[in-house]
Amino acid sequence: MNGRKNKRTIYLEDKPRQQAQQELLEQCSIERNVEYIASQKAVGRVTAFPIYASLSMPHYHASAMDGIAVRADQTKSAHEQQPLLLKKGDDFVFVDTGDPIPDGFNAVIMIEHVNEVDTDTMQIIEPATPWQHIRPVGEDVTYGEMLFPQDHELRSIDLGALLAAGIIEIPVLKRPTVSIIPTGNELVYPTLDVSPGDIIEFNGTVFASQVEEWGGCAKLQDIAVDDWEAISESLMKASRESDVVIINAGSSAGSKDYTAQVINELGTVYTHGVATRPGKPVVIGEIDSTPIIGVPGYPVSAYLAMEWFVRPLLCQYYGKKEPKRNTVRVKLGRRIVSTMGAEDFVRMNIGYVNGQFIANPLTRAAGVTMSLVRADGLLVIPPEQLGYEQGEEVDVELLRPLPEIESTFMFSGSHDLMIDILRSCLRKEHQRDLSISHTGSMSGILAIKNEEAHISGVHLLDPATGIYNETYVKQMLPDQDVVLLPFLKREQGLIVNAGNPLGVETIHDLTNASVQYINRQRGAGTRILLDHLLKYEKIDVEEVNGYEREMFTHLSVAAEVRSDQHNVGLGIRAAADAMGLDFIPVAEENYDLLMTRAFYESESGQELINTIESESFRQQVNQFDGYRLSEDREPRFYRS
Ligand SMILES: Nc1nc2c(c(=O)[nH]1)N[C@H]1C(S)=C(S)[C@@H](COP(=O)(O)OP(=O)(O)OC[C@H]3O[C@@H](n4cnc5c(N)ncnc54)[C@H](O)[C@@H]3O)O[C@H]1N2
Ligand code: MOO
Repeated sequence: MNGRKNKRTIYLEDKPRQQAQQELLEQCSIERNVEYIASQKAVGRVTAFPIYASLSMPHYHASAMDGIAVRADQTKSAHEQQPLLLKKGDDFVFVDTGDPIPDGFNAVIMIEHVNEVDTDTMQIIEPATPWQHIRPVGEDVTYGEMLFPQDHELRSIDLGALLAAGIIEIPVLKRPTVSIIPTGNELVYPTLDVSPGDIIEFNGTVFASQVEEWGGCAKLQDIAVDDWEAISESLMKASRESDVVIINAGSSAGSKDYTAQVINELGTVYTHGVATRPGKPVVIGEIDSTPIIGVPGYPVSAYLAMEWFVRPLLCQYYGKKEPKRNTVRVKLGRRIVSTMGAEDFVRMNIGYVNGQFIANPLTRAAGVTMSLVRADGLLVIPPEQLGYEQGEEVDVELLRPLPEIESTFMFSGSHDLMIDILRSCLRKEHQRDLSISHTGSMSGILAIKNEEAHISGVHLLDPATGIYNETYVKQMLPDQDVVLLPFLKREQGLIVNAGNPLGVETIHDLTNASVQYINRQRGAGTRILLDHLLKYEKIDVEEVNGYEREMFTHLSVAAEVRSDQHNVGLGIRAAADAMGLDFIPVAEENYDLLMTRAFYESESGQELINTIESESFRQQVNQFDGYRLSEDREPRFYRS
């Protein structure tokens, strides 16, 4: 056995996902088990058998109104010109809504249609029809009637019907036990105390929540180390104790990826590798009729694989169709390429700009959890499709409700921490979200030009004039009616490690051999500022170590600086502060907001302006060093 233990399994299949799913459902199923629970606690549970009423509702003839109970045939002569007098006890009885109708009476007249002559005498001017305003026995539910078929998922209103119909306890399907085994020597339980190489175990919690949402009872097991015996022991134990077992990671081609081999040794492997990107290294098998699903390690792949192979098992158990997401037709802002022969799942950012849904792909890296957190939709590209062109229209599965997407402002432009603050203020003041793409100032201007964003944030210095933004806006948007709204003044400077261990003082120090510079991406205002400063100081970019190393945000530059004593970056003071780093100011710059005039003047545009002008936003901006709101906030209009 030893020889096999360290062998790599590199030949993964590319089985179509639907085939793998169909085979799984044909080969495996969860045995149906029934339990009786209190009806009061049954919301979300699924009936195991048809449920029949034990009582009628109402179970007596009940008055439907406040008024008087009468005998209908005694009231026939009542007329406006010939009012009829009724005597209490003989001719009528007072009843309130819900009261039983006394024997011998068969109609109710509403109190407002009755004239009181004295306490014992009432006058009516219209006859009553038999059974008017009476809820007969069983009006709602009749004894013996089927309330719910089997496999019905109980909702809140259903519990009312159950209790009224005398069902105190109800047979429901037991929630299948789903064990989750995280594997990997590098995994640690959630903590702040991490060393390089440690990976916080969080997939298990995501899976457990998914399982609970789908009606399973999740059992998150201890982390299993990458060791044949440990994994096989954990798998055997879990397969005896549960209805389904999920084993996470160790499914790919790494030297310690044993999952498939262990399942094969203990039972049968049906599938190893599906034709999806991400999510390929899935393992599907069984041990003693317990389905075992080996889910890839990367969080995005893992989340999707759970939906593809664990949810169907639970749906099958509950006799339920798999839920389908709603879709929306969007125009693609960028070209998207896809692998031939494999289904691609692309997380998308969707915006509603100028009456049209426009979508752009988020990162494709399956290790980036936030790409799924931030995604508004999922573009599923079929295996035979090589991708789509920019501007093409496609259907995207929705991960957020459409009205929420419709009301979200799209921001694309330079990264700034105050944009996050603006987002949270917009949420609070106008229940509106702001979707933020850190694309840099130049791309931000292009996004306004291409109607892909409502708002852009720009800080672009024109070296010739020393003026910010205006030159670029005029040049890049010559025929558009746009507004540049002065927004922030902020300090830019060199971000160095705490205590400035390299003794950096000026931009010239970037040429020191001990300095490793962390740059920003092309088109970013900070990059343009650096280039300008270098040129002004007559420093060649070749002399700056690390010039080609690009990061996309101030915070990621700061995080890089913190990771190594030799690293230095250029960025805003707030980013240095946020990471406990030192800051050497080099410039104060204008960070302005750009939008179309139509948006600026629209009702929703005014919500943005109100938020910027709000006391709460100003207070929050003032809490950050190195920032102030521009004193002059008069909008500048540009038109062709
Ligand atoms: N040479 C190849 N390398 C890789 C391939 C391949 O085909 N050839 N496939 C890549 C793909 S695609 C994926 S997905 C991953 C899957 O690898 P494993 O399932 O073997 O998982 P690990 O390598 O153990 O972990 C990968 C990665 O996933 C994260 N992770 C794992 N467990 C957890 C957890 N419980 N909580 C949170 N995060 C977890 C973590 O970032 C791991 O580093 O392999 C590629 N490599
Ligand atoms: O297949 Mo992996 O699951 O692409 O990320």
